[in-house]
Amino acid sequence: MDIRLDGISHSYDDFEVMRDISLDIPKGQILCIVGPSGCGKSTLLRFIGGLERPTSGRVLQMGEPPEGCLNPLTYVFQDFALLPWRTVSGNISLVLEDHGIKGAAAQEIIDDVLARTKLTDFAKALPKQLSGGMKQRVAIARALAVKPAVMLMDEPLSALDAQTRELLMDDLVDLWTRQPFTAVYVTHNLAEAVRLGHKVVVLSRRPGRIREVVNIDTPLAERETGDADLETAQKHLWLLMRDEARAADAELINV
Ligand SMILES: Nc1ncnc2c1ncn2[C@@H]1O[C@H](COP(=O)(O)OP(=O)(O)OP(=O)(O)O)[C@@H](O)[C@H]1O
Repeated sequence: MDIRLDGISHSYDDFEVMRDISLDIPKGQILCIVGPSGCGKSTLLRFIGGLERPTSGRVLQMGEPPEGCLNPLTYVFQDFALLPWRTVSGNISLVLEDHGIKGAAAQEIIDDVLARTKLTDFAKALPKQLSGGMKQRVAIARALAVKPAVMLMDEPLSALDAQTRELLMDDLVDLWTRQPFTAVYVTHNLAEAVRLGHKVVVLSRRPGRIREVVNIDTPLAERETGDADLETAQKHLWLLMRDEARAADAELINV
């Protein structure tokens, strides 16, 4: 299933948030969205997920979702959103129960996503027994369990410390390399964007417009921290964002 954003503009009453965003979300790739605070990144993700509708323009879903897909557009949130009284397995089975999948069929899916996220040994643990990084892996496993067409990831690593972020980026690269998935990944962090994104969409400050779409051709598995090409890409992204970020910063202070 392909997703196309066609001329999306949005205002909250007179407050214009984004203007004329058109974009194809490529299947089997990670598309990162970066931009200064308040430029509409999370709002755009909500439009893609169908949680809100734009004032004008359309989100088009073209083609069929993957076989066995229970929820084509599935969120991964910054704060993990796990039920504290359910084990790791129980948190994953919840999204399957919602679709009437129980017993052996559910267990097969749970075992598969736990293996893919290297959580097999933690199936019976409760969220309170897990570190932040492990909790986010459970949230990613839960998202994978519904075989989404597109994972919508809103700053999924921003609640984690720097080392844990590095580890989770490695995990995401590993996960994608073994079985490519499609994701729209919103982040403030340009290092994250050049490490994980096949494409990085740079939005201007509010009203958010597309300033540039930067393609990063180095295969994900070959991207090392400190890689010269990635550093060049990151610098390019920063130069695009710097003035916009300054202006957005000043605007927030003056509200
Ligand atoms: N429901 C709403 N009603 C009114 N204004 C809103 C609503 N939701 C978001 N906004 C405003 O729209 C603008 C874009 O918000 P959004 O959260 O999408 O930006 P963002 O780029 O994700 O920001 P950040 O990087 O700070 O998370 C902001 O100015 C925000 O205050």
